[in-house]
Amino acid sequence: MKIAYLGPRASFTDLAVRTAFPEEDKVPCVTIPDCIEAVIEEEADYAVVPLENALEGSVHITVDYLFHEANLSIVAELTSPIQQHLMVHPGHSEPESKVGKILSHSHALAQCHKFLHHQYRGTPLEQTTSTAAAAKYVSEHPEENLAAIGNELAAREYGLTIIHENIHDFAYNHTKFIVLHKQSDALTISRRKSAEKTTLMVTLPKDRSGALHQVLSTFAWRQLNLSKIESRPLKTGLGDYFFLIDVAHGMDEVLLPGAISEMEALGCEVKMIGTYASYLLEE
Ligand SMILES: O=C(O)C(=O)Cc1ccccc1
Repeated sequence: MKIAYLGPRASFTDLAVRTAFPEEDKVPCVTIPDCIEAVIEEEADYAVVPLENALEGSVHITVDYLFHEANLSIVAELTSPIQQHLMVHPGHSEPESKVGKILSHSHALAQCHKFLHHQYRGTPLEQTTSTAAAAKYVSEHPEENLAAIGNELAAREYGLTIIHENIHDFAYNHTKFIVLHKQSDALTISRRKSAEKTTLMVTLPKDRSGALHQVLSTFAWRQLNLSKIESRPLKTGLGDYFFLIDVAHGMDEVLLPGAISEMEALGCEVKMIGTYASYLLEE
């Protein structure tokens, strides 16, 4: 089985994929949409992409692509600890060498915001498609005085020297990655399973007072716990949103189908994104 992931080698997504799928064929992709399209085009069976970080929140491109562009299901969720380090080309690792620009994925830059503000105020920051892409670029451009933010494996993979370890602003830094597939059957992975959950995307009927309250009631009176609710723009006009809802239950015969039918009877559009297990990938 082939797994498309947000690459190149040694991205955080790659670390999660190596731990969850040690034996499988892996296909690095440059962007999150590339990973998703690799599954749609059947160049890969599964895609693994980041969905949410504990410090920086949702990865909007993943959420939006799932709603607007792709008809794929979430079949598993992987949660990994994240440690960010600042790394440079070994030719620039002396303390007197001044970093001219810092490159990384937007979420990694955000996770290290306080560190960058205090230690590298004024140094230009540049977003890359992943932390590993930043490390690779730095290794290939020794003539520019660059630094990358990424993980330890990226430093090793691209021959960089870590000059500051653990620069993320809060100690608890975890990212959730999702495994996407054409079919909706949950995927079993031989790692520690933490919970069963179901993800829905709900669009409310237009201009109906109390519609969100009614949607929440369909879960409340069935005692279905929600672990996340977030709105994203529908992209049809300002003030138009859809809701991403995580229910802390797997699919059953009665409660979840009942809640979904009730929301539909209220005039909501309900997109079932998946019912799956969440796995913890420890260090
Ligand atoms: O850029 C990476 O390495 C990724 O896999 C995405 C990401 C970025 C920052 C934290 C976790 C995942």
